[in-house]
Amino acid sequence: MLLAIDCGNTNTVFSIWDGSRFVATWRTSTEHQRTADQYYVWLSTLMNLQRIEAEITDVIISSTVPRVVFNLRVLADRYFGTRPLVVGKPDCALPVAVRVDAGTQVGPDRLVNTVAGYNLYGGDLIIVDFGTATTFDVVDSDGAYVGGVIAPGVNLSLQALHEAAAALPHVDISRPQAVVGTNTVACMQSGIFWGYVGLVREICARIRAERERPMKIISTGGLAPLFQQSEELFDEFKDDLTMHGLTVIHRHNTT
Ligand SMILES: Nc1ncnc2c1ncn2[C@@H]1O[C@H](COP(=O)(O)OP(=O)(O)O)[C@@H](O)[C@H]1O
Ligand SMILES: CC(C)(COP(=O)(O)O)[C@@H](O)C(=O)NCCC(=O)O
Ligand SMILES: [K+]
Repeated sequence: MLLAIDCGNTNTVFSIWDGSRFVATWRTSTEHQRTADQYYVWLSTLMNLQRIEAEITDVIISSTVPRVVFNLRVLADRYFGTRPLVVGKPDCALPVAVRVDAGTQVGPDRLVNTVAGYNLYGGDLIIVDFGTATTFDVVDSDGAYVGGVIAPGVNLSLQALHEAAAALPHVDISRPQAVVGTNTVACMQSGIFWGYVGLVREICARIRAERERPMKIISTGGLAPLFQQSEELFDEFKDDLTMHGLTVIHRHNTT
């Protein structure tokens, strides 16, 4: 079975793929100090608890944090006896082209999202991923990654307000009923939530206008459901888009 690891700047997600479905998914915070042995204790405990008797034969990693890759490689080698595929490395082939300025190190998560999006929905896509950063990945009609947009993440924006202004508290994001807040927390939530709705609408509209064609908009990432519920910003919501892309890339490199 395949162990697919998607490491973002905030969270790292591990999923086990049996060839046709994900049998388990677990999430841990991203910490570059964590060793291979620590990962294995955590992972094997969860597998035992859920009585998952998967023999892991293959590992694929996508990481936006270069420093964690070393320990994840050791995990694959020491505990599963396999050399992992690492997205973005020369020995990991992609089924799509990447057309950006020479020397650009595109985030591997964005390449994986592109592969997943093209596999599921075809070309001409805008993929919006609400992670630590909010990224917009533009997928051409032939599935190529052709660039996009990077905006500060929702929680990052709230955190920045809190850290920069003495009188602003730490606030969790939610959808406010009204735009005009009548207390500090409601004012902050309104600024971020409705500001974000506007940001997503404006950027997608400008991408479509710049490319002069209709494009499907796909959303994914931790906070996508918050915006999916009410605002009709997206054509599709796919929670495990990145994980799906990892299975496609693994298949591309092994068959
Ligand atoms: N279900 C959730 N509800 C609320 N916040 C969430 C949820 N999932 C993730 N988050 C928050 O959303 C942000 C992005 O998370 P995540 O998508 O895991 O980012 P990354 O992929 O960059 O690690 C983080 O601040 C995280 O705490
Ligand atoms: C933009 C990102 C920080 C998003 O990471 P995430 O929010 O998933 O942790 C990541 O894709 C990245 O480091 N990109 C490198 C620059 C680029 O993609 O052009
Ligand atoms: K992201």
